[in-house]
Amino acid sequence: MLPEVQSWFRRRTSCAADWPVGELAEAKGQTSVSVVLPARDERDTVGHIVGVILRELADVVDEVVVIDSCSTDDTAAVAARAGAEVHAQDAILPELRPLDGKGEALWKSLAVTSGDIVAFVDADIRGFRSSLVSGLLGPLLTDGTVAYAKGCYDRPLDGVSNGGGRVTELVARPLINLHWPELAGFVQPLAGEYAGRRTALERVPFLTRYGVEFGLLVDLLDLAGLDAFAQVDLGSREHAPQTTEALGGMAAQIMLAAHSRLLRQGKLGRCHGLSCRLDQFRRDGDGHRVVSSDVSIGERPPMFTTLRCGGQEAGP
Ligand SMILES: O=c1ccn([C@@H]2O[C@H](COP(=O)(O)OP(=O)(O)O[C@H]3O[C@H](CO)[C@@H](O)[C@H](O)[C@H]3O)[C@@H](O)[C@H]2O)c(=O)[nH]1
Ligand SMILES: O=C(O)[C@H](O)COP(=O)(O)O
Repeated sequence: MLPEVQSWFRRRTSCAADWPVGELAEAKGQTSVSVVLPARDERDTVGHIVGVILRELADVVDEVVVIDSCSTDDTAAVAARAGAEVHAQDAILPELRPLDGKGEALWKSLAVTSGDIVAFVDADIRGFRSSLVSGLLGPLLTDGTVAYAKGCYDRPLDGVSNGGGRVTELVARPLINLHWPELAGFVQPLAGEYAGRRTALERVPFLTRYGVEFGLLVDLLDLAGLDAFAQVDLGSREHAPQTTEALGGMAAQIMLAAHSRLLRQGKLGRCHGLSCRLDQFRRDGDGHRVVSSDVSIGERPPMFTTLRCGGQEAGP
């Protein structure tokens, strides 16, 4: 990990317990807070999540908004009954041609919310607790230099304590380490739980569908620099997992997101500057241990050139 990332990680990582709701309510002052849940077919979980936020975070959260992302079930009705303000994704900014997916839901939420701080939370979380939101608000409400706070957590999957995050581990983290080593300190770069200042969120593009989190990290880094990021350990999080086949589509969207940013930043086609270290994280007590490995690869020429040279290295 780059020394400046190590330093950022130590300084800017906190945990949800560091931010008691009472202290946040005092720190909040005139700052308003919106919580947004993008939801497609989440009738089983969305009502509970909305209810917990409204009941337990009334002193810090000013509005809870669900963006119904073209659900085919009664997600919208369940969310409204639980007390959320509900907007149909395609009904927001109707003069624009509708685009698909989660990133579109999040982008459009900025047009129907008013909070100075906007917190995004997935609507499929099982065993939801309000600290998943209050933790994210901590760094933003108490430190004016923080523009964006990203959650991290353990990801149990099918009884395996940290078996989740398949796209994160197999696609997003290696891409980030290769091309944006400044972002390698994010334990869960694709986490759907994060909060940002409106002043920053309204100044970056949002990729549609599942590329949105990847794009936000890269673009906010450009906009505000690493020190404007914070990371909050939210404990553990379980969601309704998708099939490996469906995750293939998500992985492809993350790759497209990375490709578009490499192109924009003029990094495509350049091997120079690629980082060949992969930083992964293991839970270690209350924190995380970085496990760093060398992922560099070499290249041998076609064998016939070697045999023709009698086993000598072929010339350039
Ligand atoms: O078209 C869509 C698809 C999903 N969602 C909602 O977005 C949230 C996350 O979607 P999900 O399919 O559960 O994503 P995950 O498999 O959990 O993917 C992880 O990785 C994604 C890619 O970075 C992130 O967007 C997710 O937040 C993160 O949890 C849920 O509330 C969904 O209902 C929408 O609003 N619209
Ligand atoms: O973030 C991810 O990698 C995807 O959401 C997949 O997560 P899962 O492997 O825990 O289902």
